Amino acid sequence: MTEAVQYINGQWLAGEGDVFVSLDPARNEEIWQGAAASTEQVAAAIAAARDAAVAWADTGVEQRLAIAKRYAELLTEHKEHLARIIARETGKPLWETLTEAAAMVGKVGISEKAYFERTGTVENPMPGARAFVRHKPHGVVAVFGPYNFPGHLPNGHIVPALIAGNTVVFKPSELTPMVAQEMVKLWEQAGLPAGVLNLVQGEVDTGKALAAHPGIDGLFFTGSSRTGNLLHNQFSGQPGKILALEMGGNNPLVVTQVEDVDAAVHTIVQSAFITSGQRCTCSRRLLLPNGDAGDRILARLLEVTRAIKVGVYDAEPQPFMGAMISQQAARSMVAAQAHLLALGGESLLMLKSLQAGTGLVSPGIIDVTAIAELPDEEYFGPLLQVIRYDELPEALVIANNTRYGLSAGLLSDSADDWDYFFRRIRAGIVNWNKPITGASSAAPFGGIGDSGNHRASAYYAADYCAYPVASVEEDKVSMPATLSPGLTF
Ligand SMILES: NC(=O)C1=CN([C@@H]2O[C@H](COP(=O)(O)OP(=O)(O)OC[C@H]3O[C@@H](n4cnc5c(N)ncnc54)[C@H](O)[C@@H]3O)[C@@H](O)[C@H]2O)C=CC1
Ligand SMILES: O=C(O)CCC(=O)N[C@@H](CCC(=O)O)C(=O)O
Repeated sequence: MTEAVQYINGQWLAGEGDVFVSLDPARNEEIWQGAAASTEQVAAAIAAARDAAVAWADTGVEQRLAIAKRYAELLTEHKEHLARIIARETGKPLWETLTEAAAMVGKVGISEKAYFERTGTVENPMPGARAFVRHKPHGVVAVFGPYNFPGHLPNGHIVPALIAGNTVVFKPSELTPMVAQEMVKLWEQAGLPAGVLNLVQGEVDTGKALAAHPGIDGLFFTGSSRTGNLLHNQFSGQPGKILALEMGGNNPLVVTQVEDVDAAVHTIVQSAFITSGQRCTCSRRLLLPNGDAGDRILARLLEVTRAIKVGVYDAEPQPFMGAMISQQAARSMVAAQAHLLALGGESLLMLKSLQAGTGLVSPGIIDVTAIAELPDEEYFGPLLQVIRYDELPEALVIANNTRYGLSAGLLSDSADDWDYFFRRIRAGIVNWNKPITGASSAAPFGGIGDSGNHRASAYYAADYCAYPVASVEEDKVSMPATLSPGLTF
């Protein structure tokens, strides 16, 4: 008998599929085991969500919000516990996972505000009648989460979806099942009725079964561009289904002239190496000017990056970078670096695997200026590519030379440079003299190109959680003051 890791129609059940495990990537220890949901269990979760959908939509937003607020209280009560579970399962240091747990709490208040502001009810003046714009939930939505923020990012779809009156079937990353389970338990404790939120755990096959099921009305996805593109293809020819894709980026950070070198380097480090480079918003490409100013920044960046503390999530004092999500992820970064070196890159600081069997790696910096055909890939880890340039217009061409368009930044003391940069750069998050990671939940969050499908999340998640309904209303049917030509009464 395996553990009850599936939550379907208010019941915790053992999966009927293959057993899979979750590892602590810093210690290479198994910390969770469970069996995947079978195709039949995925169908049962969708059926449960369908059965619960009408009653949940009818419940009224105030009552739905009361449950969401109770969930936020429970999250606050269990913040330390949740932060520890996120840290164990992802390898992220505790200081950082505490901020993830806090963002999850904050999501409820922000989603409430966004619900009323973006999808509330509006009455417009109209002679002889009343005109309304109201919003309705889609019905049953599937939510897919990534491993890098296993609480905060699926939470960013689930909270607004539930507030808007949808019911949900949640498929977390197979690398972070324990976080998902803890999160759903808190919703259960908060008093969510059976069937309103269902959890189906498993690997890719579980995801495929959920995404392909005709019973879902929409799918909200945060994950890789590869999977997002597959889903986009799968949803083609189904215009009636809402698909929100939040995907990766190959994000540029451009430096022009800055007086405070340390401040610039700190902003670069926060942009490139936080979460061991495993944020979709992380800077992958650093564009530095040729000449002394660029050389000074690079020298200091190498010095500071060499000294970054990497370690186990609960080490004291705390490391800046924890382990990557897995040994395989660490290996893939070593391989990415080798590939760029083979193409003609010059290593300035080697990214190295620090302990066999774990996801612990040191940050790397590689000069890729000499690579004529630089791969437009998201290397999802702590490897920063440096590109040297002469003039700002050239930097903009390089920065925009990507199929993605998630985040981008400029470090510069010049307002004119910022003005030029902002007008030319193509991305959904564009910052000046601030890290390009750490986006606010109170703003829209999404990218263009292969970073998404124009369904921004965070504050604008409210938009994809409900559809607008326009109504013209009068208490009794009445004759118009004038008749159309050709009509006789
Ligand atoms: N734009 C954004 O808001 C964010 C984007 N990301 C991106 O997510 C990626 C890292 O997350 P991962 O967990 O590796 O993403 P992933 O794409 O491998 O997995 C995401 C989810 O999709 C499921 N899945 C995978 N293949 C599937 C298939 N063929 N059919 C149905 N479901 C499938 C997985 O089981 C998981 O639940 C990075 O590329 C990162 O840039 C991460 C965080 C935020
Ligand atoms: O979704 C939100 O509430 C805001 C977006 C957000 O939190 N972004 C984070 C993490 C996204 C990632 O995984 O990279 C960020 O910008 O650092």
